[in-house]
Amino acid sequence: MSDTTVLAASPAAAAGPEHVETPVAYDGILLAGFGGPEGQEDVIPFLRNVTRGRGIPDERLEEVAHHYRHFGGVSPINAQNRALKAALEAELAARGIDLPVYWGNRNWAPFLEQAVQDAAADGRATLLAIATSAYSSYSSCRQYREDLARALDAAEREGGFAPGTVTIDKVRQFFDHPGFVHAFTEGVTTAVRDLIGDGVPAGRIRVLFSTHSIPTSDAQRSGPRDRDFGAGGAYAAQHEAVAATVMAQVADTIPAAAETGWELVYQSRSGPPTQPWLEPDVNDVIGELPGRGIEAVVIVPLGFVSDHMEVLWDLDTEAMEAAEAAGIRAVRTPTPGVDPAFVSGLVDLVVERRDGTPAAERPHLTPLGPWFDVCRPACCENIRAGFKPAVSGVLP
Ligand SMILES: CC1=C(CCC(=O)O)c2cc3nc(cc4[nH]c(cc5[nH]c(cc1n2)c(C)c5CCC(=O)O)c(CCC(=O)O)c4C)C(CCC(=O)O)=C3C
Ligand SMILES: [Fe+2]
Repeated sequence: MSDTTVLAASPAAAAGPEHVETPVAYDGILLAGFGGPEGQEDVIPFLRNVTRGRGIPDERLEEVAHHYRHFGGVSPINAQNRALKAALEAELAARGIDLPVYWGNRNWAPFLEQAVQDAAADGRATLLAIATSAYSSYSSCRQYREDLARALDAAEREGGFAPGTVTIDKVRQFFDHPGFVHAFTEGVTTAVRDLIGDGVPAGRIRVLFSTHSIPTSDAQRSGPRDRDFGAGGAYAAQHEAVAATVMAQVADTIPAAAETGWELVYQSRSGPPTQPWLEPDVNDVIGELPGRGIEAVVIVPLGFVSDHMEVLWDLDTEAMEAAEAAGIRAVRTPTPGVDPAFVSGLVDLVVERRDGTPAAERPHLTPLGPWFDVCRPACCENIRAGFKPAVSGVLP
């Protein structure tokens, strides 16, 4: 399948360089998750899928398997996506919107391939995808679009659907949508209020907004190529902008929080030590906080949609241990999960895309938004992975 056929199959294929696409009568929603193992025997096959195409030996995969092994080989992520699917269905029904939700994952069962085939078999062929990933980068945007293209290709080959009969678009990156940001602001507000109530001065609290580290080469290529977002690309710029918004909202409710300092930190680094990834690491920063006079740290999982393994292990286990070793109090705030504001925000994103709502009317909390409906040429490209077909993009 060539890139041209995939893109031509999309209702958005005629897109110009505008932010907003023309209305499309979608007949189904495709919830695209990361996927996670559901038992010890799933762990290595799951990790082979995550690292597919990179030829990493099983012995090396076993080294990164330890946090899954620790939790019985089960990631909570699939249960969280089942709950999100049910919450979306309830919200759609409450609003009288007749769109079934199909759920599939990039890396583990139920797979996106099956979800696309199920939708097509039900006669739902004009699909709008929602990925459980809010920001721009190869791993958080383009890789979902590539895996959706692969699923579409499989549906055509295995399900016998003629090319072009099934199409997939994707809602815009929602990092600064109020529905996504809501749970973070609530969490930081509660944490800061409680700490101040316990006698910790606002100026001795530090808020660490944590997100997944990525190779700096991916970060520099995140977002559209023709705009300059600074050293960390659109990925870092989006996180910085959302974090600043959250802190401003917190200070609106708790004026003393204007004295509370914050910064963006990174977690879950992998890859060879020779390859530069975004820094600083959350645990390194926590270790330095006592020396800066900090008594309590608020850890905000800003890069994540639910309390999956990257949150349970890297933050609730490792970062909490780092805080204990540093002798400071630590609170980890909630992810959006099935927060009603998040769920209704996702439905709002579906409706605005279906209706072609003008950009000026689209909710967004940072000057970077509202993000593009359709990715620009070369958006979030990955020079390590090379070129792969992707849905919901425009050709150069
Ligand atoms: C930006 C980003 C997000 C956020 C966006 C989003 O949410 O999609 C994210 C989410 C997640 N990452 C996850 C798990 C893993 N990520 C890995 C590896 C990698 N992630 C990367 C980036 C990201 N990852 C990168 C650049 C790599 C290096 C390998 C490569 O170059 O591609 C590996 C391989 C082992 C290792 O290398 O550590 C695993 C097992 C899980 C599932 C958790 C669960 O099971 O509950 C989730 C939600
Ligand atoms: Fe990851």
